[in-house]
Amino acid sequence: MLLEGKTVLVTGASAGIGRAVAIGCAQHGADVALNFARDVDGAQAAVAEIEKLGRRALAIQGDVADPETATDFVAQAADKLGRVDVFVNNAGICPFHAFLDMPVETFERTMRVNLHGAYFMVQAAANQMVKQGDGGAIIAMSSISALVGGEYQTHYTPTKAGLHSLMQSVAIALGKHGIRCNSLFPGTILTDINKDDLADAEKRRYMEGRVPLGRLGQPEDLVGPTVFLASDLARYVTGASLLVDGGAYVNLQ
Ligand SMILES: NC(=O)C1=CN([C@@H]2O[C@H](COP(=O)(O)OP(=O)(O)OC[C@H]3O[C@@H](n4cnc5c(N)ncnc54)[C@H](OP(=O)(O)O)[C@@H]3O)[C@@H](O)[C@H]2O)C=CC1
Ligand SMILES: C[C@H](O)[C@@H]1OC(=O)[C@H](O)[C@@H]1O
Repeated sequence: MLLEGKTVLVTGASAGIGRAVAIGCAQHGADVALNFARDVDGAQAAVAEIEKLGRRALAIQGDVADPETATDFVAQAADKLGRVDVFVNNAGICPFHAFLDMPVETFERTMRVNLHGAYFMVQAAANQMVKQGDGGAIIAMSSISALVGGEYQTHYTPTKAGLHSLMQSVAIALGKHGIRCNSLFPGTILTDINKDDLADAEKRRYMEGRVPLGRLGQPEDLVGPTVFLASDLARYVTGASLLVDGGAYVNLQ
């Protein structure tokens, strides 16, 4: 069990990638604390699945855009599960919208959830790890969108590039504490975040056609890469990023 004895915190874990990663970490031996914003049933169902695996789990509600959610989440997780070994910053939104008439509130909300929220969460988790004194691992769910643009994602792609940049800087700031910080770059993964966008059959076929491995991703495709970066197998990996995109990024023509 690669994560035996470790406590993992995951934000945005009531659905999609966060939920799959939370359950996947438990399958590899971890106890897990889950943050979520609205979906109480989804969060409770994930907790139940983790408990069925014989691991401890805890769901704590809070909007990551509020800096107090970060200190509350980390404090409650440390109090109830004992410590924080791994922090996965996953919560994110992508309300697709054109650039020229982007509503100010859509732009600001996307920044606050995806980037500001990550900053305060990572800071709170890192402070707890420093207090514990024996290192840790921080993983940001960035995106292939940190490297490439999207016509209806002009507010979103900068948050993903920003997340990757944050991991690079905190890898330096936290290296002396033995805390490793890395980014995952998922490609297109089938979740609620893109359900409407991919409801257009022609667009979905086009997106599938861009993937050398021949399919769009599933949330569970992120489990292995997350567990690897969280585990001691990655003990000399920090400031790095890993594409999990079926090869889409390199497929120019
Ligand atoms: N799907 C994809 O193709 C890709 C996704 N990503 C990234 O992966 C991450 C997860 O996305 P994905 O699983 O697809 O999305 P989903 O929409 O399926 O899940 C999003 C999760 O984030 C939670 N969440 C949303 N807003 C907040 C908030 N303000 N505070 C706390 N939790 C919140 C949701 O909880 P609730 O419903 O309870 O509010 C939900 O659990 C995102 O950061 C996304 O940018 C990166 C690359 C590709
Ligand atoms: C939500 C999109 O389908 C998804 O989000 C990302 O970060 C990927 O680049 C895809 O565009």
